[in-house]
Amino acid sequence: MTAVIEIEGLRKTFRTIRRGARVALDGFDMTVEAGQIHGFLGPNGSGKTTTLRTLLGLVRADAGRMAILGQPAPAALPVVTRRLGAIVESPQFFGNFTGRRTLQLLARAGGVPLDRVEHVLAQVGLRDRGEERVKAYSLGMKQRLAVASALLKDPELLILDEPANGLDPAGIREMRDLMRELAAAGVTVLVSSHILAEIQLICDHVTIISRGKRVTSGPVAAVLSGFDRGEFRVRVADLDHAAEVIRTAGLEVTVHEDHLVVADVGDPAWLTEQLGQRGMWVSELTPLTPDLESVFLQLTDGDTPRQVDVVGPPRNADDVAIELGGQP
Ligand SMILES: Nc1ncnc2c1ncn2[C@@H]1O[C@H](COP(=O)(O)OP(=O)(O)OP(=O)(O)O)[C@@H](O)[C@H]1O
Repeated sequence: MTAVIEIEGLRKTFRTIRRGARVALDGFDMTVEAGQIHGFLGPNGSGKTTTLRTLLGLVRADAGRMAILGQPAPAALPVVTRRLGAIVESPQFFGNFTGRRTLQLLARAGGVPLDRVEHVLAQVGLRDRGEERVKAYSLGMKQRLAVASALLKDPELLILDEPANGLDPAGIREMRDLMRELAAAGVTVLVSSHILAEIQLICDHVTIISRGKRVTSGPVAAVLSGFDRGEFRVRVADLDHAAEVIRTAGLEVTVHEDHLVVADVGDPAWLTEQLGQRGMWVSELTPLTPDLESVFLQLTDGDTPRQVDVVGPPRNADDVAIELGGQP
C-alpha cells in the first residue's frame, strides 16, 4: 500500500489577543493509504479543519511532518496540486451562472480540457440539471457542484471537509453514493465529518481525533472490534434472579429496566442452558456489537481522552493490535 497522506507530530497553537493561546493540534498523526475512503472524525473544535487547512498550506504548522502523494507538504504542494482535489471551505459560486457554465469557467481557468465538464457533471449526477442556475440549486446540489469542481482535474486524492454538513438524509445518501463511486473509480477519499453513522456506512478506514490528538485509527471493522466486549442483551421474566445466576457463574451483568446486559459471553448457548435449567426461559438474546458512535463517545468524552493507537500499518481486523493507556 502507498501512503497518499502522511502526518506525523503535527502541532498548531493559535494565538489571539482576546482568547490567548489555543492548542488546536497537539502532536497529531494520520496515515491515509491509496484506495481508502478514510473518515476523519472528531467532535467540534477537535482540530479536523485545522489539520486539513495545514495539510493544504492554508495554515502554517508550528511543528510536524506532512506528505501528500509522497511529496513533502506544504513545500511540494505546487507539484502535487494537479493530482489533488479539495473542498475545505464551502466554495461560493455565482448564483446567476448555470452549473455547467460554472464548471466551464473553472476548467478554462485551471487549464483543464472542456470535455471534463460533461464527465464530472455526470459523475456527480448533475448532467440533467447542468443548465439550471446555481441559485436554484438545493444545498445538496451545490455540494455536488463543489465536488464536481474538485474533480475537474481528475484527482487521485479528494479531500472533503464535512461534505454532508447541512444536508437532509436524501442529500447525505447521494453524497455517500457519490463517494463510493469515486472510490470504485480509484480515487482515494479523505472525508471529515461528525456524522458517525454516515462515516460507518461510507468509509473503510477511520481516524478519530480529540483535542488535537489522534485517539484511534485503523480499518473501521478493526476499530469497532477493539471495543467489542462480547456483550449480549438478555430478556427473561425474572431479571434479578437471572442476574444472580449469571453473576454466580462468573460473568459481569448489569440489570436494566426490562433486560440484562451480560459481558464476555463466549458461548450464548451456555447462557440459555444455565437459565433454562433453573426454569428461566430466555425471550431475547441479542449480541450488542459496538457502533462507531459508541466508540467515538467512549474515546472523546470527558476531560482526558484515552489514547488508543493502532500499532503498525493496519490491514484487517485480525492483525490490528490496539493499546489502551493514558495520554502521553
Ligand atoms: N483561525 C483561528 N484562530 C483561533 N483559533 C482557531 C482558529 N482556527 C481554529 N481555531 C481553534 O482551534 C481549535 C480546533 O478548531 P478546528 O476548526 O480545527 O476544529 P474542527 O474539528 O474542524 O471543528 P468543527 O467540527 O467545529 O469544524 C478550536 O478550539 C478552534 O476554536
